[in-house]
Parts: sequence; C-alpha cells; structure tokens
Amino acid sequence: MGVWFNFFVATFAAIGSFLFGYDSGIIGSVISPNFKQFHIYFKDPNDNTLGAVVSTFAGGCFFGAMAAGWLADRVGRKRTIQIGSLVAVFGTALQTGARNIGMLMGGRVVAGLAVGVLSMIVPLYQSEISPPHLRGFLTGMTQFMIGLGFFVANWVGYGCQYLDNDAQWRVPLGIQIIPAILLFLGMFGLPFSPRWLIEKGRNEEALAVVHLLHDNATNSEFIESEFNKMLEQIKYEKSHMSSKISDLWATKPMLKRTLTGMAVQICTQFTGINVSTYFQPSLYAALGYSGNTILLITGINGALGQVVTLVFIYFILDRVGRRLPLIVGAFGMAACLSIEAAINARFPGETSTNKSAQQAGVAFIILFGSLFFSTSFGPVSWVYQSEIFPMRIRAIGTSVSTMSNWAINVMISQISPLGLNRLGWKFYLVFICTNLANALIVIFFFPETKGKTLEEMDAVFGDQVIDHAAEANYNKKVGLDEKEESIENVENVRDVQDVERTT
Ligand SMILES: O[C@H]1[C@H](O)[C@@H](O)[C@H](O)[C@@H](O)[C@@H]1O
Repeated sequence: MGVWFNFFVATFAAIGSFLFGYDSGIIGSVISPNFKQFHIYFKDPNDNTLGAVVSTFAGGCFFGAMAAGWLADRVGRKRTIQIGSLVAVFGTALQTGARNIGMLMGGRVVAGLAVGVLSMIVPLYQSEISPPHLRGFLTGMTQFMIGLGFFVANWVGYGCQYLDNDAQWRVPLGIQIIPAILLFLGMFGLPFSPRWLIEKGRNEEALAVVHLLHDNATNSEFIESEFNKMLEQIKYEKSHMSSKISDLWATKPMLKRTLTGMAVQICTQFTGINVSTYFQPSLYAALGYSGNTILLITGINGALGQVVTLVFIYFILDRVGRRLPLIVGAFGMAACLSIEAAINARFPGETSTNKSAQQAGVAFIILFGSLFFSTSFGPVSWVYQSEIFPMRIRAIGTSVSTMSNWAINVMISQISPLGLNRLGWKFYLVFICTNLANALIVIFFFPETKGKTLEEMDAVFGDQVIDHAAEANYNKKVGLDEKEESIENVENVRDVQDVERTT
C-alpha cells in the first residue's frame, strides 16, 4: 500500500494530538468571562479556582507522559494510544457532566492523564512507522494536529459563547468525545509498530507491517534492508543491553541523548509559545485592540500557522534537517520579540493611538508564532525527541522528554499572568534572552538526525554501531550465509571492528 497508507496511519494516530490541542485550547474559552453560564453554574469561582482548573490538567499531562513510557514497552505503542483515548473518553464524560467544581477538576486531571499519554506516544508511534526520508513529515503531523486542535477549539468556543444555558460550556467540553472514540476504535485497524513487534519476537508480523507501510513495486530491496537493520539492531540491543531508567545516563552517548531530548522540549517551552498561545487576547489588548477584532486576529493567526506548519513539514524539514530550522527559528523569535517589546514600550495600548504601531505589533506576534515557531521548535521538538533514542530505551527517553515539556509548561503558564501584569512589555525581554540561549544550545549541542534510520542514530550520538558492510564482509570471509548468520555474528563483527579500530 506504501506511502499513502503510511501517511494515513500517521495522520489518523495524530487524532491523539488533535485532542491535545483541543483540550488545551478549549478551557481558555470556557472559563473566560464571556461564558457567563459557566460562572453562574459554578457559583462564580475565584481566580485561584480557575487557575487550578487550568493547571490540574497540565499536572495530569505530566503524569500521563510518565505512565506512557512504561505502558509503551509493555502493551505496545498502538495499545497505549488506545488506552490514552479511552481515558480521554472518561475524562471528557466527567467534565461534560460536572455537577460541581470538584467534579470538573477531577475530569480535567483525568483528561490531562490522557493527553499526557497521547502527547508522548503519538509522535513515537509515527516515527517508528516512518521510512527515514519521510520521518520529519510524518512525525511533524503531531504538531499540525495539535495546532488544528487549538484552532478548532477557538472557533467552537467562539460559537458556543452565544448559547444561553449549561450547553454553553458542556457542549464545547463534550465535543472531544467524538475524536477520542474515533481514535480508540480506528486504532484496531492500524498496524502495531514494527520495531515493537521485533522487540517482542514477533518478527513475521513485523515484516508484514513493513511491507504494508513501505510497499510498492520498486522498493523490495529497501524493505528488506530496512527490516534487516531493525532486526539486527534490536536483537543486539536485547541481548547485550538493559533497559532500565538508569540507562538514560549510563554512558556518555546515552546521557547526551537524554539531555538533548529534554532540552528540545524545555527550549520549546522557553520560546514563549504558550504565553502567546494561552494569553494571546491579552497581548492584543495590550496593543489597544478589543472584542471581536481580537478573535478575528486570533483566528487568522491560527489558520496561518497551520498552513505554514504543513508547508514546512512537507517540503522543508526532511530536506534541510532539524538543526538549521531550530537555529533560524530561535533567532527569528528573538528578533520578533525585540520589536514587540519596543512597540509595546513606545506605544502602549492604553495611551497610544498610533494605528501603524498597533498593526506592526500584531504582525510581529503572528510572525513569531505562525512563521518562526511553526517552522522550528513546534514540529521539530516532537520529531527530534522521538528519533534520537535507541529502541531499548526509546519509550522511557521519550517519556522523560515529554515530561520536561509539561513540567516547564506548568511553570510558565503559572508565572505568565503575573509577568504580563507586573512587568508589562519588559516580560518580553525574558523570552528574548531564552530564545538566544536556545539558539546557542542547538548550535553547540544538537547533532543532525535528518535521513538516518532510527538504528543509525547510534553513530550520530557516538555509540557503538553495527557496521552492515563490515558485517557482510566478515560473513563472506568466514564463508557463512550472510543473511542467516548476520545476527549471531554481530558480536564477532564488533570484535573485528574493535580490533580494526585499535590497530
Ligand atoms: O502550542 C503548543 C504548546 O501548547 C505546547 O506546549 C507545545 O509543546 C506544542 O508544540 C505547541 O504546539
């Protein structure tokens, strides 16, 4: 079935990422003053309670991402997605049927657990089913679908504010049950990750999946070689290495991977994207805009971000690699925020009526998120964290990276309202510095991973590598049948390589 099927599988699984975006986005509308019915029903909850409604979700995400690392190895990537979607159904039901604020918060925590699981497992699954030359695009679908979730949530929120009974908040919260059920059921029809199948010794099923994903008349050689590489590497890892949490820092190359995986997510949060995502209306208000204009600008920004993300992951990411977009993006975001700070300092919305300054202010917020973030840390963070770990530790490594995302996410969303109120335009300065720091971190510490198979990442991070050419050579030399003996000889080949290296 080949590439189209591959694309379909990656996109369908990304319904999990849609839930991530929708669930994160919808709560901002539901608790806003426009949703009067919500405030009446819950007897005017104060700011602390509303803050807790938002942060309990992110807290749940943190623990969900943790659990997903454990689940993904035991029951597999596909079943973990299904578990995540079932938990999402439960969390949605609790929120939609909430009778008091406690029940609503309980629902937020459960939904958070689900989104935490899905945020970690969806890109991991996508990267394990992708051929190397399309991995950026297919794993990048995670970011596209997160953005779509936010976008749909904005408009659903916009429409529902006009309802004048409980449905005003129950409907936007309840809608998530549709994608959650669709994902749960649909995943029955999608394949298991071939790499996980090999790990479990189900090689024939794995080979069938690789055929299903990459098949077309001309590439049987590619399929065979891709499958053999997976097989050799995973068998070697299984027989020679452990998969304990401490393996994340057991050797220098492993520590490097772990720190890079965490760093890509921490840097993503320190771009300031969530200040712009969660508090976008306040940013436009600070420039002097109000009411429906704010909604309109938010809508345009969201739509533009989607188009740019798609163009970037489809045409650019697999060609230019991961490093360059991250570096350009970080400098671009620092530049946008510098101009933004200057405009806000010189022409504050309360006192200034300078129209061009206001428009420029809006333009640079849009450029920041829809251009620079969408072509850098947005998609690349998910792609990168899912491709850098070896199989035996990939689930735990990806889980720790995703947990870093949520931990810093909670921290930044807690301090942002304070920062924006107390520091005003000076708050931008913080993120100018963090974006410059992000650029330096990438320049000095992030290796390029474009086009490599997941098994070739060992070489990228300085680990021992199975050299397939040397292996074939060795087999020929000792007169063995290459294919059958390849696994058994990996150890010998390494010995030969070691000898060659030391002589
Ligand atoms: O807007 C989201 C943001 O809320 C997440 O924290 C980030 O990790 C995603 O990449 C981004 O798309």
